Amino acid sequence: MQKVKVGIVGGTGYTGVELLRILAAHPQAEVTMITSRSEEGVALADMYPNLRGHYDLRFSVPDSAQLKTCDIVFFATPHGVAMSMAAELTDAGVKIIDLAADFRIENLTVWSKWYGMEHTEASLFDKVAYGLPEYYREQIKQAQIIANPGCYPTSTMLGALPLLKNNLVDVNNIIVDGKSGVSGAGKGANVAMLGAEMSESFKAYGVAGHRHLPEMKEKMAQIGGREVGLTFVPHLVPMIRGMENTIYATMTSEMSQAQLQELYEETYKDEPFVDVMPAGSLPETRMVKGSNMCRIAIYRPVGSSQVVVTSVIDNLVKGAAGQAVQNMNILFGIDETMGLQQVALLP
Ligand SMILES: NC(=O)C1=CN([C@@H]2O[C@H](COP(=O)(O)OP(=O)(O)OC[C@H]3O[C@@H](n4cnc5c(N)ncnc54)[C@H](OP(=O)(O)O)[C@@H]3O)[C@@H](O)[C@H]2O)C=CC1
Ligand SMILES: CC(=O)N[C@@H](CCC(=O)OP(=O)(O)O)C(=O)O
Repeated sequence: MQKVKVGIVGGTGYTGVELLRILAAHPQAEVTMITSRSEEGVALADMYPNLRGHYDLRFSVPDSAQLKTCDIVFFATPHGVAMSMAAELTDAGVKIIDLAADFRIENLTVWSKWYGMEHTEASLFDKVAYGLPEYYREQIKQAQIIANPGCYPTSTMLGALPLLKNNLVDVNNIIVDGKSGVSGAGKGANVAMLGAEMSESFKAYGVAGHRHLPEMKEKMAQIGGREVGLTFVPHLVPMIRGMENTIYATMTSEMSQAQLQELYEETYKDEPFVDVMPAGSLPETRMVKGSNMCRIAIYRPVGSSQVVVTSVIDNLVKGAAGQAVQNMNILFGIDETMGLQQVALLP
């Protein structure tokens, strides 16, 4: 089989370099173009020395004629950029994976409200699939544009959807307590992300409303079949990579801890990137650092009608670049785990 020719728009950010790290070890993919307007002409390895010896490429400015020579283009760019090039590229037969949010939310009135811009490409939505393979695999196989999910939605939905799909909880009041490492804010993040500002400190943000909330609500309703009342509070924790979401809901079923454990194990038994931890254990972010795994635990706290699920991912891998490569593999009929078998870094 010929290698898949890959273009990356926006190669200088954290998700761009993470795509490059993963694709360097992918036997069926070849990165042929990578763009940056600010770093035009700079060799990849000069900017990211971890890539020395892996690529003989330089950043070039985004050029649609050249991008059309690729089989697939990843957009590791701010919101709004993929939308501006998607029609031209898909007309030329190129597949697209957007790591930003341009195609994540189908209700475009909601999208515009949260992203503060008009959506100009409503007509492309019949080519789009939401790139959470564990729940949208069949749609992904048929799609030309993949909306790679946000990091908080990936971890939260993998943790919560078995409860919603099986109608086990009160959907009016689900609470998601999210925590992310600072790389989630991107390389161009502001002074609040400096070591001296965020180290030895811990804070909530986006309490009044975070843009991942409407994404989760729309997809949870699609999969679970009912509107969900969701409170989502993200927190910034002083670590570089990693994300943990703790999900709280009230049971409407009598299922025991052991039955829930069995349900989760059964739900994800064939999923290569979801690990339901053994009963009584808890996942930590370092158990997934650098890997495409999501690890989950489920608990029924003693004497309570609550159920608590904890879910961890690496925000840059299963939360962004790793999931994007997983989606590429599905789109091209490649083994879904190809290039994604990195074991987490410990310690
Ligand atoms: N960091 C994370 O954990 C996650 C990030 N994401 C999303 O992935 C996307 C990329 O994130 P991240 O890697 O952190 O991003 P950065 O903001 O660090 O990098 C953005 C990249 O996009 C390029 N770029 C910016 N504007 C344009 C434009 N108008 N046209 C073409 N290229 C442009 C920049 O290069 P230049 O300006 O030189 O062209 C740069 O290479 C974002 O949408 C982010 O929200 C998704 C999930 C998780
Ligand atoms: C710590 C931090 O700031 N995290 C980012 C979310 C990560 C991300 O980039 O999400 P998108 O894919 O939707 O852009 C935030 O809360 O805005």
